[in-house]
Amino acid sequence: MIEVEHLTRQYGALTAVREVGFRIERGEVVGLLGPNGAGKTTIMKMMTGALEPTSGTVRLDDLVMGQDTAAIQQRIGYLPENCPLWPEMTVIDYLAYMAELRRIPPEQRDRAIAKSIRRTDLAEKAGDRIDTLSRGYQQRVGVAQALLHEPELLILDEPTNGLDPAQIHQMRDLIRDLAQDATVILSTHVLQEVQAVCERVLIMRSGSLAVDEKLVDLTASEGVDMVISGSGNPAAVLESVSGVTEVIDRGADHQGHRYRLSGTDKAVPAAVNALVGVGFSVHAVEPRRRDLETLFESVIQEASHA
Ligand SMILES: Nc1ncnc2c1ncn2[C@@H]1O[C@H](COP(=O)(O)OP(=O)(O)OP(=O)(O)O)[C@@H](O)[C@H]1O
Repeated sequence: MIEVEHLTRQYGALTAVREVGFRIERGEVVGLLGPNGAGKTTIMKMMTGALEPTSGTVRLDDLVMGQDTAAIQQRIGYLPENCPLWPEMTVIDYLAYMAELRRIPPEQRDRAIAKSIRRTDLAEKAGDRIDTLSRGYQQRVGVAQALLHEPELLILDEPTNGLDPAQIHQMRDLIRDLAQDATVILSTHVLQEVQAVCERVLIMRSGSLAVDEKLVDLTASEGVDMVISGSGNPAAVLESVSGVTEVIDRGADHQGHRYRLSGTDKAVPAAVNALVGVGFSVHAVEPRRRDLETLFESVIQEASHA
């Protein structure tokens, strides 16, 4: 649905985004992750037509950014980083102004504004001046303006930046709600954010796309750790169990000896039975999963050693 190919942006001698490509299908919720300066905002600006790429393309279905920019922008809602709001305007006046800028026909504006206010839960603040609102409410006003024209694709640049934990929680609920009928791409450097709302993660490293994977695959099982005590050679017992594909000695701890086991689902109970059957004790069976934090750190470290 939205596809970027060989997207590159230079600022003078600096290549902020280098040859980035990905395709996002309708209905996906995708997290764009990366440390400060990795190129997230630059990509988002190019995806919304706010910034011209040095080279590469952005396509929405069969529309091409640069040729069909206005038509693409009609289908995209964008919350920029530090969304510029008019502090002296009331929420409702600001949304009316944005509806006009968005060229929503006058007869549809009231309905569009009311719907945006309802979806972002801003009704009780609608008559308040923007500069009197808390950061969380101001961020919701930013989201409300992005929703006015009912876009099918929402691009949210750091939607929870600067919010307190309660406001972050509310924003995540709002994003989940919006994702029910729109494709959502959000940038963040908060890993919990991605885990809480996204199905897929793109990790940027120094301007390049380092990882593009579904969250379920990223956090795939890495087997099971078993803590075993008793005399003899538990590794030999484990290796003889049907369905076990790999046994790694992880060393001893205070409870016993730790082995990492890979294999089929049935291999684990079979291994426990086999061990107990020959007199070993099994103190713990702990599923091992790759976690996003470890992956993210290893990606960033590779960058700093590159
Ligand atoms: N207008 C500009 N002129 C020159 N350099 C820029 C400009 N905008 C961004 N950069 C540089 O491009 C690189 C990528 O910046 P970008 O804002 O896209 O990163 P980011 O991943 O969004 O970072 P953050 O998490 O800090 O928002 C950085 O080195 C930044 O300093």
